[in-house]
Amino acid sequence: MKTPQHPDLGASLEQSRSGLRDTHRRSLMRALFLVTGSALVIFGSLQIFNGYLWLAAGEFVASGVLFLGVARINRTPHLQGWIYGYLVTGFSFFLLIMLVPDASVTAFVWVLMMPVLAYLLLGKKEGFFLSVPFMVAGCVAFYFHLEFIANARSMIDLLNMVLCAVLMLGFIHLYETRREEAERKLFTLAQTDGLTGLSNRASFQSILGRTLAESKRSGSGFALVIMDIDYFKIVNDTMGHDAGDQVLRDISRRLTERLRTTDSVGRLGGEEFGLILRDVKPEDSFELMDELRQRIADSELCYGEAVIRVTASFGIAHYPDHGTEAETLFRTADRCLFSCKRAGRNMVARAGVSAVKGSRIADGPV
Ligand SMILES: Nc1nc2c(ncn2[C@@H]2O[C@H](COP(=O)(O)OP(=O)(O)OP(=O)(O)O)[C@@H](O)[C@H]2O)c(=O)[nH]1
Repeated sequence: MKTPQHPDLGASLEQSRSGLRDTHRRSLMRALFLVTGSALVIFGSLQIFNGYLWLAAGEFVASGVLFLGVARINRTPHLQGWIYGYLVTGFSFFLLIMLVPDASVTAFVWVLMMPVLAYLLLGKKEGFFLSVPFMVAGCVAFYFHLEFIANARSMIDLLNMVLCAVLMLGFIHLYETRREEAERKLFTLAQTDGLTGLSNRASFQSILGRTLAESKRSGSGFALVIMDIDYFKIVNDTMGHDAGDQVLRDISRRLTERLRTTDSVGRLGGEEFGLILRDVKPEDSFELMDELRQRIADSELCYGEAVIRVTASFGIAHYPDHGTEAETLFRTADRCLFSCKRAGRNMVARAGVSAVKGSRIADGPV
């Protein structure tokens, strides 16, 4: 069975794998630029009093760049570049202040902040590979700061530092792993119809939006089909809701079985389904849907002792022949479907062509 892809889900998961979403990463970067830029002005001024003029100059220059970042980060197309630039420079700077001969012991707390920032801004994989080397370097710098391990006290200090760093990395790694899993589940739930496993209406509409944009760029056509099971209410009323649900699942399976992996299927609601057939000629889509109609009409679903048979009607609209916007295509396909229902059901109708039921021809919409 070929299951049509859900590009929406894929795009969202890509985002969820790189830490926070783009909008949140931009907000976080802006806040970080503001806080670190302001802090560097204060630190730079204090370094002048300490006599480290070169360090003060570096801090003032860095704060200038950070304030520039505040103004640009919301619009830049190079967000990842800014993030790497900020983290690599920031982490290198932390290392530098740890290596200053009479560095304050508080400078080393930044080692613990490294995985938090890297994981939030880059996600699990890139965050791990960026933060670990800097954390190791920070711990080594701390070892030298303690002037090697001269006594039990410095051994305790070093162990405290290493243990905290390892635990911090472990916790944030675990947290990010769980967050990614939870977000993946949430996306699947938000985009999938729970009964059939197909894309739900909202997800189908966004797939249609993307298909339209792609087709406008490439000049290729596609077909939008709306399919509705005939007299479905009777199945529910005579066999029960559970039997109705089974019919819906069975029809969904038949739809996805017959279509190509590049095509998309969604449940639009109730007993109505939407199909997007990519790179297909109008006459081919008509034939394909008529074959599908026949398959459904010929199939039998065993429900306990009973055998359920249903038929379905199909309305087809083509891009660009019958519309270049989603709304127009939906409306046209819907009108075709309605003409099938009016003409007796178990039919396929394409805009401008008659509805067909086996050998019987009924009037289709224009
Ligand atoms: N079992 C089940 N039934 C559903 C579900 N969603 C909607 N329905 C039922 O689908 C039926 C749709 O009935 P109608 O809109 O009258 O359509 P129909 O009986 O198929 O008639 P036509 O479309 O005109 O051929 C209603 O009985 C709904 O309760 C569902 O998820 N499961």
